[in-house]
Amino acid sequence: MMSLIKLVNVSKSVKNQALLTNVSLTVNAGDIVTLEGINGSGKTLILKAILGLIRTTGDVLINDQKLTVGGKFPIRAGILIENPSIIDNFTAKKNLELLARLLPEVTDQQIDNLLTQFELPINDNKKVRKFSLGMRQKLGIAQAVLGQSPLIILDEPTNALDAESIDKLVTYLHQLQQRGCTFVIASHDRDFVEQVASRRFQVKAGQAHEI
Ligand SMILES: Nc1ncnc2c1ncn2[C@@H]1O[C@H](COP(=O)(O)OP(=O)(O)OP(=O)(O)O)[C@@H](O)[C@H]1O
Repeated sequence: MMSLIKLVNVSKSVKNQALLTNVSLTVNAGDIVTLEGINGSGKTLILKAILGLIRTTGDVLINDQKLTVGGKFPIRAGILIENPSIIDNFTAKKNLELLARLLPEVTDQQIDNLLTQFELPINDNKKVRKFSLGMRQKLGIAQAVLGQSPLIILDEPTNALDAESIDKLVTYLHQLQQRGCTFVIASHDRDFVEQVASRRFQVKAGQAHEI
């Protein structure tokens, strides 16, 4: 079977320091793959390698196509990594509308549904700069899932979310999985990972092992 993502012996070092060492993993369509590990273990670097955002040795294959840094990413991907691309001076809705212009067939109704899903303001003029950390995080996740791309990459999605919001997120990600989205999620939130993952990898000192 063809895998959506295949990493073969992906390594990265900076100034003779090994940051990733022979990371090999596959992600199949419909998987919710999680990367667990302590701070600095290499989770974010693996996400960046998957997206072709950093130079590595070894191979990254997306739909069996070899990825090149600077080349076009072969499939559409929704991404939440580090600082989400949020414009502080706009409302949540305006931020999603802007992003929707880049995506095919996203309707106003879908944007409103997402705002409702993440309990973000729909009809008031509250700008993102007045948001709480959790609200900002939810908007970042909403941006990543907007348009239901075939691949969705989330780095620490539960950061700043309360327990109830995390439960709601788990249910929602499973719904998206049913609709055909595939996820790779880095998280050190074990409860969340145990609920959401279909396959789990432990990342330790730049190496990844399935658990
Ligand atoms: N450009 C770089 N140059 C040097 N070291 C880097 C670079 N990028 C990342 N690192 C180092 O690589 C290691 C892995 O970083 P990474 O961001 O992948 O960790 P992480 O597992 O996502 O951690 P966290 O849970 O804190 O987000 C860290 O020690 C980090 O300092």
